[in-house]
Amino acid sequence: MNKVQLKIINPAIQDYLPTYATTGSAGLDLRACIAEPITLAAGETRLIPTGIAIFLDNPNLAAMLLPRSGLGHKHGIVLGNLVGLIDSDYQGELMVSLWNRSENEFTIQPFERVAQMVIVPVVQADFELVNEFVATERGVGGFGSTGRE
Ligand SMILES: O=c1ccn([C@H]2C[C@H](O)[C@@H](COP(=O)(O)OP(=O)(O)OP(=O)(O)O)O2)c(=O)[nH]1
Repeated sequence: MNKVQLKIINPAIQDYLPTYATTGSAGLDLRACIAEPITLAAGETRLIPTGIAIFLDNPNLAAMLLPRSGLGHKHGIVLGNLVGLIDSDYQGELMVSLWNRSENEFTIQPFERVAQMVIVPVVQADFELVNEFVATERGVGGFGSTGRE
C-alpha cells in the first residue's frame, strides 16, 4: 500500500472522506463538498469542490479523476476535462469539472459522489533526441494499418 497524505480543506467533508468501497476497488469516490444543491443545465460544465486535498509526493505516482459509470450512463454526467490528472506535487483542493452532456438538467446534491479517483504509477521519461529510430516491424503504420482481423 502506498501512503498518500490526505488533508481536509473544508470541514464539512469530515464524515465523507474517500475510502475504497471493497478490497478490490480501483477507485475512491469523490463527493461534492457543497452546502446547497447545484443544478447543471443541459450542456453546462461546473467546477465542483471536493473539500479535500491529497499530496502524492512521489513523481512515480499520479491520480486520475474519472466519471462514475452510473452518473455517466444514466444521467450523462461526466467530466468536462474527460479525465482529470492530479500531479504528484499538487497540494490544492481536488476539483471535479462536471459536465452535463445530457439534454436534461441534473441536480447534484451536497456530498453526492460525483467522480472517482484512481492512483496510478507514472514513469517520467528521460527523452533522448535522435535523428532516426531503429527500424521496427510496425514502423510508422497506425490507425488501423494492421487491418481489422
Ligand atoms: O480535474 C482536475 C484536474 C486538475 N486538477 C488540479 C490537480 C492538477 O495537478 C492541477 C493542474 O492540472 P492540469 O495540469 O491538468 O492543468 P493545466 O490546465 O495544465 O494547468 P497548470 O498550468 O496548472 O498545470 O489541477 C484538479 O483538481 N482536478
